Amino acid sequence: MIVIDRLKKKYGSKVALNGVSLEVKKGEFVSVLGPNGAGKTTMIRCTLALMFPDGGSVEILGKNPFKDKSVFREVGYVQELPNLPPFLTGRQVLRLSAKMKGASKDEVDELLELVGIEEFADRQIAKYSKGMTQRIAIAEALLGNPQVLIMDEPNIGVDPIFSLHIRDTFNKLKKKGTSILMTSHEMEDVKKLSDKVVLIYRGNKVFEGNVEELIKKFLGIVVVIEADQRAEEVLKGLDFVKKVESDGGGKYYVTLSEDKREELLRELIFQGVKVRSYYLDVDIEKAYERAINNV
Ligand SMILES: Nc1ncnc2c1ncn2[C@@H]1O[C@H](COP(=O)(O)OP(=O)(O)OP(=O)(O)O)[C@@H](O)[C@H]1O
Repeated sequence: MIVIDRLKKKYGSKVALNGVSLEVKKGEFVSVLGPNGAGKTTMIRCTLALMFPDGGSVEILGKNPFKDKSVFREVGYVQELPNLPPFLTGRQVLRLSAKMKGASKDEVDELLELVGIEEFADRQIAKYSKGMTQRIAIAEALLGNPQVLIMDEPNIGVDPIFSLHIRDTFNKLKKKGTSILMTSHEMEDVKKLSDKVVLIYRGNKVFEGNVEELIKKFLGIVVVIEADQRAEEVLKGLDFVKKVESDGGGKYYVTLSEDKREELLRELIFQGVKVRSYYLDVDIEKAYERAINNV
């Protein structure tokens, strides 16, 4: 659906992208992470043919977007800090866009409802909050039911309730086969939505894999166990346990040298330890921070 192949871009002598490749398949949600200035927006702009790369190629739905603009009928785009006409209302912005995309007025109303903005639909964009503007930008991108959705930090300024609600929408779109590429600094969204995460650092791709792989690679396999205090002694006696940290209140953070989660639980139960809870630590924020500090 989207194939980005060895994309390169320089601004003067500053290398913004140094041969980044990635692929988004049908129905896949791919998140691009990286610190400020990593090259994420540059990659998105080159992908959407808004800017010529210095090298590499892009394909969307099998077409070259630089040569075949018809492909954009099937692409919804949420740009970073959307720049919507301030004197139009949210509804007018969507109706105008609907006309250009051949979408109906009914679809506009449905999307206004979907992004929860009907109440403010007839207010001028200039009087919208950041989050409201972002909601209209997302609705606009969804007009015409695109097969491909590309979003550059769509979650800036949106409140947690809307985040939850829109995550649900993205999951439904994925099931319908929409391919979604998103850049974001919102790790909770990344964790809940992504089939694949691509980490860019100083113009280079430094990681590609799913969230669990990201966590395993940069955080290790950490199991959080709530159990009685005999657990500590049992844990420390196991050769595949690398480190045991206790919070002093019956909670243990156990780093494993290999994925032997089942053996660990079996051993604790076999030794008569009362285990109250047992789960994998999936702290994506911590994993991301370690990843950035390690490259
Ligand atoms: N128009 C431009 N002219 C010169 N340099 C630019 C231009 N746009 C971006 N850059 C530089 O290119 C690099 C990549 O910028 P880019 O905006 O792609 O990063 P980003 O990962 O999207 O960052 P952020 O998370 O802050 O949005 C940065 O060093 C930035 O300063």
